[in-house]
Amino acid sequence: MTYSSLAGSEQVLKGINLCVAPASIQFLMGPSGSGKTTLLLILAGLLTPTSGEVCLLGQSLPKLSRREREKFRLQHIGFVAQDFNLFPALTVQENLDFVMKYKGLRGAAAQEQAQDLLTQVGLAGKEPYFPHQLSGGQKQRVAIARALVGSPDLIMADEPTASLDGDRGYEIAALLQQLSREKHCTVLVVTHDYRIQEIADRILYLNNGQATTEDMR
Ligand SMILES: Nc1ncnc2c1ncn2[C@@H]1O[C@H](COP(=O)(O)OP(=O)(O)OP(=O)(O)O)[C@@H](O)[C@H]1O
Repeated sequence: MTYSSLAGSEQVLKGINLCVAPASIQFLMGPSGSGKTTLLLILAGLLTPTSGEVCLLGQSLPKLSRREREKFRLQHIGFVAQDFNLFPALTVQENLDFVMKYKGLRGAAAQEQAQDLLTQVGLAGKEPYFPHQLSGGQKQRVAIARALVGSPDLIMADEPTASLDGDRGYEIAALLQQLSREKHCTVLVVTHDYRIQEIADRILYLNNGQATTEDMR
């Protein structure tokens, strides 16, 4: 992948070959500027690589139109961000409802799914709370529940523990691992956080645009 701008061009990823096993946890690690976010954006279909193939769940992403890619993303991928990305003016319940509606899920079944997800992330009873009334770890749990709406096949988590202290970070990582196993969902984690390494099945290290992988199991 090469970025071109007025300042010149920069080859950020060189000959990366990444194959992620279904229902596994894959970490993307590497120093700042090594291309982790670029790789995640490519895998999410948000950025088209200047060369190479991107195949996700059997679908070649560059072959889809922009609209088809958006639909594919909505159907198959859930996102978890470092800073939680919750809507501050909406309650926990409404944060989930919003995504439910966006994904076309309505009615009693949607309500039941929201309730189940909040229970699974340990937040039953927090439905009427606003994000500012929750701890960092609880906010990240809401973000994880929201990412799981509609049972996506893949969760992409960008530095999910970076805003949390050691114990809270580890709890969030353990929750991702537990949910990945229960729901047979693949989890892709961009992280600098070596404290949570033990949940990874495989780690791809990026350095100067090149990758090495380590199997952890
Ligand atoms: N839109 C863009 N246009 C031009 N260059 C870019 C663009 N986005 C990223 N880059 C460059 O690509 C390189 C990799 O950036 P990227 O954000 O993928 O790294 P990263 O590993 O995620 O870094 P960090 O850990 O600091 O978030 C950097 O040198 C950056 O300047």
